[in-house]
Amino acid sequence: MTSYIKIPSHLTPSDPQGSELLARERSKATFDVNELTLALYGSEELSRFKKILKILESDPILDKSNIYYMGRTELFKYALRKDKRIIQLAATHKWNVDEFKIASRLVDMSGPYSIHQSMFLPTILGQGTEEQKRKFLNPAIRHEIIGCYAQTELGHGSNVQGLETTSTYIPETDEFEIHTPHLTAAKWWAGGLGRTANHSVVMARLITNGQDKGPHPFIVQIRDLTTHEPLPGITIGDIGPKFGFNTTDNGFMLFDHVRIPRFNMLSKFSKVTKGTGEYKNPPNEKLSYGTMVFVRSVIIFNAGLALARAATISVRYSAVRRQFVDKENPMILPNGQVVETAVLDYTMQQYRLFPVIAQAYAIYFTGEIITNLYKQYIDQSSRGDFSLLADLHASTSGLKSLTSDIAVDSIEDCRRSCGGHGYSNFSGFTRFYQDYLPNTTWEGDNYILTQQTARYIIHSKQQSEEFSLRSNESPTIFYMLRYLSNPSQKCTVISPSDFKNPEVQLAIYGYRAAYLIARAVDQIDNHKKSWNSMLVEINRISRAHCQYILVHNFILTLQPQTSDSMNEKRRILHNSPSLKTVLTSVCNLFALHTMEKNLSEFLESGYLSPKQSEMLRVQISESLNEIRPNAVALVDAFYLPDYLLNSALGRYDGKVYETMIEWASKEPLNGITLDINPYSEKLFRNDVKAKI
Ligand SMILES: CC/C=C\C/C=C\C/C=C\C/C=C\C/C=C\C/C=C\C=C\C(=O)SCCNC(=O)CCNC(=O)[C@H](O)C(C)(C)COP(=O)(O)OP(=O)(O)OC[C@H]1O[C@@H](n2cnc3c(N)ncnc32)[C@H](O)[C@@H]1OP(=O)(O)O
Ligand SMILES: Cc1cc2nc3c(=O)[nH]c(=O)nc-3n(C[C@H](O)[C@H](O)[C@H](O)COP(=O)(O)OP(=O)(O)OC[C@H]3O[C@@H](n4cnc5c(N)ncnc54)[C@H](O)[C@@H]3O)c2cc1C
Repeated sequence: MTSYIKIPSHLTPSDPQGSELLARERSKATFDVNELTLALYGSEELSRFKKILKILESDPILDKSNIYYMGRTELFKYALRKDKRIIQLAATHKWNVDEFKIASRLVDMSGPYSIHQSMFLPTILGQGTEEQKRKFLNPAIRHEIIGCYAQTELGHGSNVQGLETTSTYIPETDEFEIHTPHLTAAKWWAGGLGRTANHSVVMARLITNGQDKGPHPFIVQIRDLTTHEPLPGITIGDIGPKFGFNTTDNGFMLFDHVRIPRFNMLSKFSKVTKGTGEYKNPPNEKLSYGTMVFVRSVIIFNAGLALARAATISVRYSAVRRQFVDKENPMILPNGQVVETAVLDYTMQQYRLFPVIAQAYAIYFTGEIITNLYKQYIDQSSRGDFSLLADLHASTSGLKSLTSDIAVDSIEDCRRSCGGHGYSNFSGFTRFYQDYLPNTTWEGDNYILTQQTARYIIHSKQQSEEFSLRSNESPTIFYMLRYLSNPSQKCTVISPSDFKNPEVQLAIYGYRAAYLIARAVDQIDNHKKSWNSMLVEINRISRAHCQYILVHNFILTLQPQTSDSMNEKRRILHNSPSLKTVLTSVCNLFALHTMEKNLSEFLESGYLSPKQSEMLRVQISESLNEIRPNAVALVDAFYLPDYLLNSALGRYDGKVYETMIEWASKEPLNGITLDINPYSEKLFRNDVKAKI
């Protein structure tokens, strides 16, 4: 890339250099970073990751050095080019789905084909018959057709039952007629629809024999495969600039009585019979919402990765960044020189950043567990057993909401922890934050989703006689029985270190959740409170329940398991006392810091006393001290390469200042000759200064 300013090459940052500071941090670690990386990824995934990274880093089309200077149209073209390139590389190197996902994650830019891969393919896979898969899935996998997922409309997104687009069965021709009856029925937001897709999953109300059967998925070809023009009766466009996610062409679409064959209704679960139009009910009414359950489970896992990324940038930068000399405890170099203190040594910075490391690990482990639960559900449902669906829907809804909220808040906290440089695009936070942000809205607004979780739990409590039976089918709510059966118990903590006991932590979280649930049920059942009047409480219930799950899963991950049930990753962890020790500190910090952030609810439940809450704060400070020597190593273990981070602040080698000035010298604004005479008619001369 072109530099427009020549930077004097003899200047280096004042000592100590960033690389030296990070090396000192790394030498303090009490555990083997490579071992922890292996325990997170497993050897097979790690070696695939390294192999793919090497290919991407050296590919000129996937070079990221210019992207901070691009505007929307240029960025979109770049995104299309890189999407095409990944597909070509996948073919050349014969990548499977997992390898393709690794490459997409590393290239890290939503693009015109993103929703094809994340929603169009999974919808056909999950909702199509074998015949439909042959017709649509195979060409879609080969990218001969490109699809999008058009569910949301201008007037409705959350209320799926309120969608207005219709798909009416016409027995005479054995077709469906897709139609937009009102402006509010215009499809809106679908990623890839604006300029790219030639097919779409369209969620439309199925009308047959005059009866409205509610929203169902249909495959509709929307553009000509040769001219790429919208097909007759279909109006399509890009919805315009957005807060972020501008590398994807989110679109709108209107249908004017568009006919499609009956075959195009995705019919794995419900069908319309040829000629008679008879409707065959699905085994569970919500199976057509299956793609949302899948994507929510992915969002949970991705929240852990987003937190790991934010923590990596801010922790590394805070180890390099120095401000003021801490007079009581100065930073002294091996040569005896007193230097300014690394901002990572300020306890306030630790209190802001170390919990983010802990959140990343906590959510990563729950992400893995939810991914496995989803696989288990898919396995059971292929044999006609849908018993896990209600629990899976409840837990993915609440966890998607909680984890993406945590990630959004923490990314911004991490950005601010980088001071002024955090505001520069070179921090690596700007597009990352903007593109992450819609995770709190898409696939279900985070506040609305908590109602799904709370409703499931409240129903379970209301049916408490059969609750113990149902809890067998509901692996995520069995804990409540224990606390509901003994509501007057008190927390046993008598000294700060008692808070490190996992049993104590689970009891505190369990009582608080059970208390909130019991109180809400009392309000609804005995005081006839309306659902709407209870929405704030309902949100609290879902969060309390999901925080319990996160703590529970982290503790479970660290507990010894029978070797049969242990996979390679867990075996590495359990065979290494140093890994277990450091992750136990991380787990404690997650449990205790989350408790402190929600202290009023724990106190209100009566289970925790004000005296104990003081001890809690003492123990949190102790946990921060435990983590301090390992902070950089804990983020290094996430193994997020510079190629992904694209951050001057979070570089592995600590060369923050050298990179900041080098990247600034490439700002094209520095290459424009300006006429700053206010009386001159000429504003800019387009000639560019001599290139260096
Ligand atoms: C082959 C693969 C190759 C590569 C893969 C590559 C990448 C990986 C994949 C993913 C990447 C990850 C992230 C990014 C990807 C995509 C994001 C980008 C774009 C975003 C797209 C979108 O946003 S699409 C639109 C999404 N829209 C929504 O989420 C709408 C939200 N609203 C709803 O879901 C529902 O309407 C509601 C849940 C809010 C309310 O439901 P409703 O039916 O209207 O009414 P209720 O009366 O409340 O519910 C009735 C009962 O049904 C139960 N229920 C509801 N929903 C479900 C469900 N989904 N599953 C099961 N059960 C459900 C509900 O609990 C009620 O049950 P009762 O027992 O109480 O009756
Ligand atoms: C970047 C991006 C990409 C997207 N991609 C796609 C895509 O590819 N395909 C697609 O189909 N959709 C897509 N969407 C749409 C997305 O799924 C919806 O915007 C989302 O589900 C929220 O629905 P809504 O916009 O109708 O919000 P609304 O429901 O209108 O929410 C507005 C406010 O009302 C509140 N609210 C609404 N109902 C209730 C209630 N019952 N109780 C309490 N509060 C309530 C909400 O909490 C929120 O604060 C995308 C959205 C974005 C931002």
